[in-house]
Amino acid sequence: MRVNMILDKINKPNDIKRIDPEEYEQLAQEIRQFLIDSISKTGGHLASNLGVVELTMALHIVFDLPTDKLIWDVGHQSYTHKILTGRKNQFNKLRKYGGMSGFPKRNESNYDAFDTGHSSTSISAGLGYASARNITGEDYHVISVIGDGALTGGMAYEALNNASSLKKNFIIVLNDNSMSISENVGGISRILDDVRSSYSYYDLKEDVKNTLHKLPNGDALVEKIKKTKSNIKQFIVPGQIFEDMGIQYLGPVDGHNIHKLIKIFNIAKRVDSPVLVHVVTQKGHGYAPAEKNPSRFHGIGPFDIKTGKSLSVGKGESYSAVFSRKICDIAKNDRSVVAITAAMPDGTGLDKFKKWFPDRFFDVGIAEEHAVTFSAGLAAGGMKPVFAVYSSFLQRAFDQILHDVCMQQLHVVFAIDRAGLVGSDGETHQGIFDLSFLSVIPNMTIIAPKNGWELENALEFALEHFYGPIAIRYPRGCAYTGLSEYAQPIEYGKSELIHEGSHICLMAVGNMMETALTTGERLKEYNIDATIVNARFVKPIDEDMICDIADEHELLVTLEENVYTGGFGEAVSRYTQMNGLNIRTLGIALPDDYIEHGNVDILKHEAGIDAEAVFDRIMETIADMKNNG
Ligand SMILES: Cc1ncc(C[n+]2csc(CCOP(=O)(O)OP(=O)(O)O)c2C)c(N)n1
Ligand SMILES: CC(=O)[C@@H](O)[C@H](O)COP(=O)(O)O
Ligand SMILES: [Mg+2]
Repeated sequence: MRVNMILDKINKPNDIKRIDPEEYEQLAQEIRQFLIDSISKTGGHLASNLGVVELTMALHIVFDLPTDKLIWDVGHQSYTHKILTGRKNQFNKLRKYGGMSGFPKRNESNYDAFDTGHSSTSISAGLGYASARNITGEDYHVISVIGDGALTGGMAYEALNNASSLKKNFIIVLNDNSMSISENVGGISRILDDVRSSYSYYDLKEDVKNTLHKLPNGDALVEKIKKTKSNIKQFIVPGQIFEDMGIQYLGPVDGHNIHKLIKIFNIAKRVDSPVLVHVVTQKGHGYAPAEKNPSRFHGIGPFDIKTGKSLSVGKGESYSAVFSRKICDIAKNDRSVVAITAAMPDGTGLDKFKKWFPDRFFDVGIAEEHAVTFSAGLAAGGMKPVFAVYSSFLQRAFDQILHDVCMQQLHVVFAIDRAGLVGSDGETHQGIFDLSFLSVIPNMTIIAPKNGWELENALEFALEHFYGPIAIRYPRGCAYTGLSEYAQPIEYGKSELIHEGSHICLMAVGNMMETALTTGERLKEYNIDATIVNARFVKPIDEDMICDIADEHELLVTLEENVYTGGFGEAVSRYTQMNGLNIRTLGIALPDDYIEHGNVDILKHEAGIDAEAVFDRIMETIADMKNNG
């Protein structure tokens, strides 16, 4: 029989304000159980969310949302916030097409003050809100919640530096669980470790003062410390680094003690300047498998609650795993190969490289801009750096790629994972712009392998037979194993003929080769024997091949999982027009838009780039060509 649950009383925003404080702990437990139950079915970001249950409850109790503005960094930890703002019943469709997003979305709820997904933006956005508030004369609080991992990102420091001049209240909550997706890295992380281990918790700061007061001459000692700003201040104020920047520091406080959290947020509210509240939490708190292995439960598919074991069936080796294996193979024989990640060693497959070649592995934190310029420096110093990075996270390093790598024509290899639609993370994470933003940069070369073998060959080509900036882009998920008989080694700028037909040519980029093959089969049913070409190079385009195709065909269809604007199809079409080639082009690509979350097959269909949609568009084009002579 189901007992009455306190969570049943949480149905609309601010219901938590009516809960008896004695029931807070019970409610926290019920929220945790709810998260475990529902994420075990849908998948999602579990460990981070389990860690912030009490923190989120306390923020909702102390602050007046949505008048006060609460901004979540990355936003993957906003599930309790969603529960507390009337979205509990939408968890069955979490990250599904048409369902609730896994990140804060202003168009989903007015309790979501700012859209996030990429890291280290919350302090900038919060400071913007606070500055707008000061100008308009409104009266509300702004609270940015940033994790210790997100605090490794450069933007966070740019924002802190800027925030120090603010004269009014702005609350930064540092949710410190000593983890990024993997273990956190770097100097700031070490400082936080020291704070955590030397100060049991916030009360101790007061305790130290009290203890000093009790000593003979204690009062004088406390006064002296206050006046001299001596190093002993460090002993009393653990967040010295923030205080020195003009940002008040409160903490550290136990992030699983809701009553202490409420107390400290009430103090933070009254501070007349930027204030950082250092909250110590445990990633995965309350669920043993996630506490034990927070990285695995950071983002997870459906799993068995009892054992914590994944319920997803492996369908083959992923592109990330192929990359992982190949870079290690090459690095065994070539000591100049070094690998760089921006806090994604597991997701990119560099975890293996880290184990085998620790001296040549660099996790720079969530710092893609730095990672690119750091790679440029490594290349200038004679190394062969491979920066493995998700497509959407590389967006923020545009100038570093242009100014620091390509302008100097340095030999940096970009291994661009998650290129194309990624699915449930949605619009912030779809890797659908890389072909466009990389194509405009002079000196850049771009390869998109058609299958796992070609990814291996592309990496070998990039590291051993090429000098200069080069990007290899491949999608999330299983590596395609088809077309294994087409294994001509990669030659600079050259595409690969897969099948010679007539009238129509399908020229596909990377994983769109599978779609091209299926479309080709479908066209055969209508007696159309289409030529099929693997583009391989997106930059430079294979001009000779395009001229040959134009001589022999009437329609050239380009296929890519990237927006059309600035992509492969646009480049090919421009080339045919500028050179007066007698061929019509049809660009199959994504629209000039952001693509929401959901199953990739559904998204491809909706965007008009799956085999069915491609076939329809080709038939329409053929009809149009016939009608217009
Ligand atoms: C620009 C960017 N790079 C990488 C990521 C991938 N990413 C998502 S969460 C995360 C770790 C964040 O750690 P932290 O802020 O401490 O939050 P926690 O997961 O520990 O709660 C990373 C690296 C991202 N979202 N954005
Ligand atoms: C929140 C975030 O940015 C990451 O956790 C991301 O969701 C990982 O994506 P993958 O599951 O594709 O590794
Ligand atoms: Mg963390």
